[in-house]
Amino acid sequence: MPKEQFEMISQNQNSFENLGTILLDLLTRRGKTITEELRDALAFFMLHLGQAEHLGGLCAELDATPQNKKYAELLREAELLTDSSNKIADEPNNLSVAPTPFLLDESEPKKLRIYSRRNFCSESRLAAGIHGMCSTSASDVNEVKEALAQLEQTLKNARENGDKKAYSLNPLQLEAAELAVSEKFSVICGGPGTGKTTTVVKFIEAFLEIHPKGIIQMCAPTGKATSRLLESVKNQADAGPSSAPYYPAVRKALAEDRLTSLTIHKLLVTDLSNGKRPSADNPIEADLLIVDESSMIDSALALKLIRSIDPTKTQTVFLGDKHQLAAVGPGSVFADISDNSGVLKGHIVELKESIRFNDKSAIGRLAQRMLAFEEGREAGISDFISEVEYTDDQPFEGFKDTGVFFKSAGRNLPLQAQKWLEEKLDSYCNAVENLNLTLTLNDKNEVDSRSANFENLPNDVQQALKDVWNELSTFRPLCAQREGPTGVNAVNDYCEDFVKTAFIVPSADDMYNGKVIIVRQNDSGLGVANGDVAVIFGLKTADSDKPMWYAFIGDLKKIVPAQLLPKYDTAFAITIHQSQGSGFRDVAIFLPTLSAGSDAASLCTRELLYTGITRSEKTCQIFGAKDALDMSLKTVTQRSGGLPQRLKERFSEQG
Ligand SMILES: Nc1ncnc2c1ncn2[C@@H]1O[C@H](COP(=O)(O)OP(=O)(O)OP(=O)(O)O)[C@@H](O)[C@H]1O
Repeated sequence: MPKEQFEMISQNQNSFENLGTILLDLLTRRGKTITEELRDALAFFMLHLGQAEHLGGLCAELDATPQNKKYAELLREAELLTDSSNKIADEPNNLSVAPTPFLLDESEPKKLRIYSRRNFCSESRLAAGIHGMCSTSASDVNEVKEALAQLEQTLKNARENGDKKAYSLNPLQLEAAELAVSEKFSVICGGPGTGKTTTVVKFIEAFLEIHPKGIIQMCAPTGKATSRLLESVKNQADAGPSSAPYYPAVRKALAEDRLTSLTIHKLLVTDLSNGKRPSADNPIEADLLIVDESSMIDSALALKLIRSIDPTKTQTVFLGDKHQLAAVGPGSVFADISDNSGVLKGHIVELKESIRFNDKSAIGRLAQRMLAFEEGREAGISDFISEVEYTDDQPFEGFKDTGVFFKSAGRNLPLQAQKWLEEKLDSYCNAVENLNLTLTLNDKNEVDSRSANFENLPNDVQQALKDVWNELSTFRPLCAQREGPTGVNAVNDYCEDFVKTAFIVPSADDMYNGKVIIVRQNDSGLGVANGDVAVIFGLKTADSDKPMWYAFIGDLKKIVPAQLLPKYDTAFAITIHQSQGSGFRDVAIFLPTLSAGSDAASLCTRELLYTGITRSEKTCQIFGAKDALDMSLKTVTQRSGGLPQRLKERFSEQG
């Protein structure tokens, strides 16, 4: 292997390097001759596998050059590698198939894909699970379609009679709803505000009209996304006059707890009615399963979820935006299953028109132009950027809906970024001011004795907390990086200083009213999960001036004594990765700071930028250097994997 390539790849330290050494040791102990070439071949594949793992891929994807093929052959001769076969996926412990640690997939011309056995098996099982769901027909299709048509007619009539909140689906939404009615496995993808939830609510209403006792399970990868989905469904279901609501069946199911929303993790560990956890033998008990924010699901979680679905019983709809960041864990499942050019074509509808961000909204135009850029049509992204750019030669007259400040970060945050933060933190501090809470001793005892239940707090305290939460939900600085002058740590330090100064809190104090935190660990006993955001507040009693500190998790309407919290970080600002699944009225994006020796360039990707921009519900400002924005617009990352290929094999083998 060329020396430079070896050095380039070996910068990524990972588990595969150790594995290579272990395997050589094993071969020696088995009495095999280890040639220099075999050593080279093993090092080469381990380093490529390690690099793929580092980038979230499932396999090493290489050109089928004579040299690479020769290396693969050497591994095959050493019984470290076999050709891939779906039989292995069905029977991973089948001893008639040599249990080699690696598998070679040569099914695509000019490509070699090397997998660890585990990754190949899970990819194949995922394909088998999806194929199983696609091969089962939905029941009562015509009846549900008829109910959907009737609902559409009711809404059309109501609109004609002057109810502006009543609207019928646009043609693509209708196509998506009808797809969900007709298939056991369907994928509805679309950008922010394209009507994914609206489409699904109408489908659920029609489904429940025909199956009045139906159980609808909604789920999403994070707590925030789960509560946002439930909130959105509840809001939409509220439409219509109280005497004749438009979504009576959805309302009834919500009231009877037959329409609930859980994180996927929770769903998979919550006991079923038979006391067992969901699995292939004890599938999830739902007639409809709605999976939101699917782009955040990594391949291991997707496999667990899909294996726990009984396709003969449950109809599943995956919702998501394929242009967003892929999951933190490996794989690009949603991008693969929403690929319209593959075998799942008939199971996918892409909603293209954003209703929330029409062409008049700058964010909508920016997001659309970014996507057009992706399709190879430049579509004026540079013109658009220059339209919203703030230049030094124009007097600053306040923030527009969308704006770009090009300033290379020095040691401090750019001045305009400080200005934006100050504006937002000022309003936030006004709400925090009311958190100076003193309880009567009785109230305090009540709170303590009922394990710190939000509902047990006096009404004025509950209200003060809700107000702070609402204010916090209106804005969020989102950073690409953790470190550096515009990283999440620096922005948090700035915000923390601001709030502490406003309330004259000694800088050494860790706890203070209005501190924002993000939980970094699950704690099932406390009922908090990694990613939950909370506001810290102190409760004093008349007999003591020293407050007891609590964390208020607004999304869950829950309070937790701060001393019981698992690991957490300050979170006035969060990373763009952490913001997935959330939405805020005003967003500021801090681009990566490109500097020598940092790996910030790897964060300059279009998915990251697009995910940040689309967290915004109304306004979005971008701070950073022009080269970081240019690089982000031009760089699309692709994870290595072969799920489309595995699906193709399944569908061609079994129809
Ligand atoms: N066909 C339509 N006609 C009019 N308004 C619509 C239509 N479809 C959706 N809307 C409205 O557009 C807004 C966005 O819809 P919705 O929340 O369903 O989109 P979404 O794709 O689920 O958004 P998100 O990306 O935030 O999850 C809502 O206010 C909804 O009421």
